[in-house]
Amino acid sequence: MARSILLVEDDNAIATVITAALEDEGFEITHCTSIARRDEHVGARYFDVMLTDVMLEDGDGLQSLPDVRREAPEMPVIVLSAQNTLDTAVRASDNEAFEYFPKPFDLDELVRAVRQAADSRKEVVSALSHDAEGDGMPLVGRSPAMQSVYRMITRVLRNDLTVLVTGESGTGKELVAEAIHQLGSRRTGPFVAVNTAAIPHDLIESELFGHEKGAFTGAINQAIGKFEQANGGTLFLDEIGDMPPEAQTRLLRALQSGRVRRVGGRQEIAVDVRIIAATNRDLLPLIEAGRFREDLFYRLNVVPIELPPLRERREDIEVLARHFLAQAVDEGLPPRVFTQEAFEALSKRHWRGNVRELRNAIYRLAVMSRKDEIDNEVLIDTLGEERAIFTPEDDADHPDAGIAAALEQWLLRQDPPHGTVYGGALSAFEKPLIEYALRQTGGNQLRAAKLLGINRNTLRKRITELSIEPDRFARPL
Ligand SMILES: Nc1ncnc2c1ncn2[C@@H]1O[C@H](COP(=O)(O)OP(=O)(O)OP(=O)(O)O)[C@@H](O)[C@H]1O
Repeated sequence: MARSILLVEDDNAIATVITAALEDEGFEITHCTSIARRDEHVGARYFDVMLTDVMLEDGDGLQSLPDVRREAPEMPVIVLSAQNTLDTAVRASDNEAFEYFPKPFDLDELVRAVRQAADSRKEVVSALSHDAEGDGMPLVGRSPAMQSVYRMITRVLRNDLTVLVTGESGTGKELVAEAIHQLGSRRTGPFVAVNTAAIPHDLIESELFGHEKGAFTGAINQAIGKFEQANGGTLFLDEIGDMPPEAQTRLLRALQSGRVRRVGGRQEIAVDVRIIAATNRDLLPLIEAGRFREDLFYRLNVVPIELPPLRERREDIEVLARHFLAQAVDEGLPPRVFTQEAFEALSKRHWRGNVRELRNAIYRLAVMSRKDEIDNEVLIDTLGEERAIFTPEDDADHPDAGIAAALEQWLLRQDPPHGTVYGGALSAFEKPLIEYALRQTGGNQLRAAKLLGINRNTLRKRITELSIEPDRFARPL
């Protein structure tokens, strides 16, 4: 298919020359002479590249470029101008013009730039929205909901704006962060991910900002924090809603100043890091309850990207399933095909664990099926009937609703083998409980045992069995 160019130029002689040269190269040209017509065209259809003059019959083509950006954020724009001032060039680059050509320009050079711009656009768009047959790029799905996500992603590729990705667990928040990093201007730098929920609260600051030797018990050596590790690249802060208050304050300071101070250190170190934060919790109630700083929220929520749950984009389920089947083959599992009926059954399931649960299910089917063809019967044999367990949606007022929801997430993620569910689940809940008690008591086992109401020896035994390190909970000096 010919690639399409929108040419906005009110000098008809120049327009004729450019049109002829680009048509020779196989491009399809739409020509208009005003901002008003330009906006109609951009609103109505897709163009690979736009070429625009600055002084147009109804105004300044650059000044109104943000409107074009809103409509077609990823479309490269090449600016042609007779006003060869620094100001025009700077304004062109402020508007993220792909290239700027002062008139008179070399026609061959212009054609080369258009070709390059069209190629770059194709790369980004297809990289983001390829389907199961595509190769290598992470995000799969063509539902309108995912298209909006892709559009948001393309808006942040050429800048360092802070992004806040929200969505239920397993919807692909980390994958979005990786895609922004890989496709954006920081791709040659490091991508460092930190899961705030997985780090004991009193270690978060040292994990993020590093510490100096002797800053607290256990700080045997100096350590570099994730901020410094991500220098020149992207820092992905997952589960930001779980961050304790002191770490929030420190994070806010780092974001405001672009500098970090290691725990126990005096020196401020400049860091050049793009922040992408994510949360599967609604931060607004946490802000209202005083558990999340409002000013930090606004700092992080510069560009919000919301990932819809899988059940709200069911049309993506089949293409995702095909993608995971192909991925499973790449990883050495036997090739399988689904009957259409099985795809339909998959599409009707609830997928509370979102894409992660779907992925696990497809892998399980690929491994467990005795036949190459997966039909409805294999599906139910392997995945069971729709799992119906208590969820907060069923009874949000129940005092244990949160625990049931956490248990469900644990079951979906771990998918524990038959016969190990009881022991596995109890351990999974017992460990954070004991860690909570140790944290409360600064690592004092006697007091922790009293708080829990269990025997001190039982606590000691469980600490060993669950591989808990009580020293980690000793209070900083
Ligand atoms: N659109 C997608 N296309 C392909 N794979 C996806 C997509 N979304 C998610 N996945 C896959 O699903 C799994 C879960 O995704 P990811 O870890 O990014 O979710 P998350 O929202 O960050 O989850 P959590 O909140 O639990 O950390 C990963 O294996 C990821 O590769």
